[in-house]
Amino acid sequence: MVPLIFHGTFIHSVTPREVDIIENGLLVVSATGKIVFLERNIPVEDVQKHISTLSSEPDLRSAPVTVLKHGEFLIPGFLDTHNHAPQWTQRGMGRGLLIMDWLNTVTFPHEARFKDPEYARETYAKCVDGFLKQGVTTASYYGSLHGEATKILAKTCLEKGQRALVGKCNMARSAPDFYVDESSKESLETTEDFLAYMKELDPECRLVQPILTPRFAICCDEELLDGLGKIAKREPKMMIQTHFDEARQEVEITRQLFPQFSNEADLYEYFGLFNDRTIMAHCIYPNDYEIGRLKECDVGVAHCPVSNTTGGEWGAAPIRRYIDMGIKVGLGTDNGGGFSSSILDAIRQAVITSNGRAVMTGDRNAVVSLNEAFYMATLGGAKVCNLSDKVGTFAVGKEFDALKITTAEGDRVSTLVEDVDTIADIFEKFLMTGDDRNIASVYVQGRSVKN
Ligand SMILES: O=c1[nH]c(=O)c2nc[nH]c2[nH]1
Repeated sequence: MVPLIFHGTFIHSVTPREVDIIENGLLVVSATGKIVFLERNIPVEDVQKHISTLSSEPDLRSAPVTVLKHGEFLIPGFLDTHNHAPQWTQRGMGRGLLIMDWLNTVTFPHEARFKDPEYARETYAKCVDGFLKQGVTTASYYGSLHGEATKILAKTCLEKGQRALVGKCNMARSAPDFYVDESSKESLETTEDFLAYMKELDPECRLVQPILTPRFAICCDEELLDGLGKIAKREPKMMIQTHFDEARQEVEITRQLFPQFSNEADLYEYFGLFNDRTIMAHCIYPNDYEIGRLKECDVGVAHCPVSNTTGGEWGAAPIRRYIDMGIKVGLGTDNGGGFSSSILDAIRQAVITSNGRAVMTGDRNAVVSLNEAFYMATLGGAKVCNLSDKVGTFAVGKEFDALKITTAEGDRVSTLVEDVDTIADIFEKFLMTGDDRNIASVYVQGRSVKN
């Protein structure tokens, strides 16, 4: 790879509330994809002088400098903390159905098609390209239940350069005969085979890593949850993802299937699947006790405001409370659930849904600001995926996962920018009205990955 040098405006979150706008910044990325220099307030004429001081990187001196114009800026790449890759082509279907009806009539028949590796190869190529194009530099993917297709998904991410967590979906019951693991034993064996494959594909998890993925407790019996918990214990860095308190119907069925647990936090914790490596999707209906456990166990929340508000139940998760308590929160497109594969849509919908919650509860404080939604899409998501030492903000030593945003050129129908606009105005307009046409370049580990 070639080194990258940018001069101009860079915008990232420093805390949930606070966005840092770095103007006249100089950002240098080494050929290995790491940020090696970052300073603000550097006149463009002084760029070469600063570069020449970076003596440990001689190839930098001949690298071209990208000077960002008014209306152009860099932001960290988006993290999609909850995404069902096999649902790429069903997105938008069956909205309004209750969760179990939607799974049985729309999702399971669709995911069953991934038995065919050729279909998986074609669809996953489109899916990964589609997310990269929209600035998703990291995705936490659920695969289908098929081992072969899930390997194809992981390989596709690696080849196309997307940072990803990829899981074989475990589901040995509460699903139709045509789409269910043969048994809990077989589900665990297929998972072990997938993990062995991942160790060869990317041994140090530089770009892709496996994630344990019980679909949700409804689809797993005790043997399966116990087996996955044992793998989690054996592999102390391996991430875990599932759905948590996502719908009233789901909470009720979970109680019936696991009467020994009065809540889902205790259920997953009992099986060793509720800890600082866990990403819990939705988290709409936890009670006070479960919210306390989310915090104490340092579990991450994948907030999916688009799917939460377009399924058969309109759900607004208590995001304000999570943020105020210091619970890790990121955004998910829930690709498949919902109507959108865009994190920009998730940002906007997070704000809208929090307004809805504020009205419904009479608590004006429930509102989530645009800055906070941007934080969830970047640094918050990085914390949820336990990747914040690598990505989520711009800092020397971090890897360069970034988006070059342009609002300055072309005949855009959205993100209308005028000369008088400040960079803060332009950033706000981009977040509220922008789309993939404004995402001019996408970088993962310094590699340009937008086709
Ligand atoms: O939004 C969702 N999408 C799914 O595929 C799923 N499976 C269980 N629970 C789920 N929720």
